[in-house]
Amino acid sequence: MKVGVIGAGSIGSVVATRLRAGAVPGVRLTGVAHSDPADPDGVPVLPFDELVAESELVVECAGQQALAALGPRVLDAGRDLLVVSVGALADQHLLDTLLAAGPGAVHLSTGAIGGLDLLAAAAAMGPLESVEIVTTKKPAGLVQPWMPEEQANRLREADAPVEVLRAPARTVTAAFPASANVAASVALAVGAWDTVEAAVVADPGAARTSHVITAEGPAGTYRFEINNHPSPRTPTSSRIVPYAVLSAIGGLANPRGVFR
Ligand SMILES: NC(=O)C1=CN([C@@H]2O[C@H](COP(=O)(O)OP(=O)(O)OC[C@H]3O[C@@H](n4cnc5c(N)ncnc54)[C@H](OP(=O)(O)O)[C@@H]3O)[C@@H](O)[C@H]2O)C=CC1
Ligand SMILES: O=C([O-])CC(=O)C(=O)O
Repeated sequence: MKVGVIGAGSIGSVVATRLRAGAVPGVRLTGVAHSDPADPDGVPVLPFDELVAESELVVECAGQQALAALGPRVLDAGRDLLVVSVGALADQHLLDTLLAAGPGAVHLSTGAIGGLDLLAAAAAMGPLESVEIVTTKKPAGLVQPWMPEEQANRLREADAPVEVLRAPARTVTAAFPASANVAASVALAVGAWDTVEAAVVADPGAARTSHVITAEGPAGTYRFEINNHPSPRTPTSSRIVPYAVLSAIGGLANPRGVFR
């Protein structure tokens, strides 16, 4: 399978270099599309249209805005798309556009979290009564352009954990586009945006990024606690994410004997 990558930041550069090294059997890297024309780590850089033309699967690792702008073009060209910036799909219009686009198919990366398969199964049995995801990260990466200066300063100077926002998943994932895609992943897994409450906590003592997911419904009660090391390059992203992407690519390229 020929795979192209959009974005060569903390996630895309690892995905591309691992694919180039032959880490996933049956997969060949076509190249990366990114804004800097210099080759990142010796990986070939291709203009977006050429990348799409040469790839069977295109992996978005470039952020929510890039997904909104480029995702429909990948699918309309008949290529499959693996989405990392899942939070962009909180925009119902974009979600509908991507699902209606084609002939390419949309796949979602599990990214920084797990348990989505079990949550989807639990929701299939009957509507969940409550679902919550609490994300805790270091404060620096959580400062957002929409924050009043006073709030941004409070975050920068925090010497104890502060809950920055607690709201429906759709609101939280849009408010933290580089930090709370996972809230959207949980909402998409359970198929109920309004049931999922999300919170973002800034903790100056958080050496690792944590995501605690709890859910309750007719199938049972669930609690997943994930403590990821942050990426040294882009600390808002967990270091595991490119490996989740590689695992998904492996499952698409070699679809036998993989969990679904
Ligand atoms: N689902 C999940 O669990 C997770 C999802 N994410 C998502 O993944 C995204 C990427 O994360 P990460 O790699 O750490 O971020 P980085 O900021 O390290 O890298 C993003 C890269 O994408 C590039 N880029 C932006 N727009 C385009 C475009 N239109 N075409 C090509 N390249 C583009 C940027 O280039 P430049 O800097 O020049 O603009 C940058 O190099 C995050 O923004 C977030 O939305 C992240 C973590 C977990
Ligand atoms: O990488 C993480 O831990 C989560 C993240 O940034 C996101 O969901 O956007």
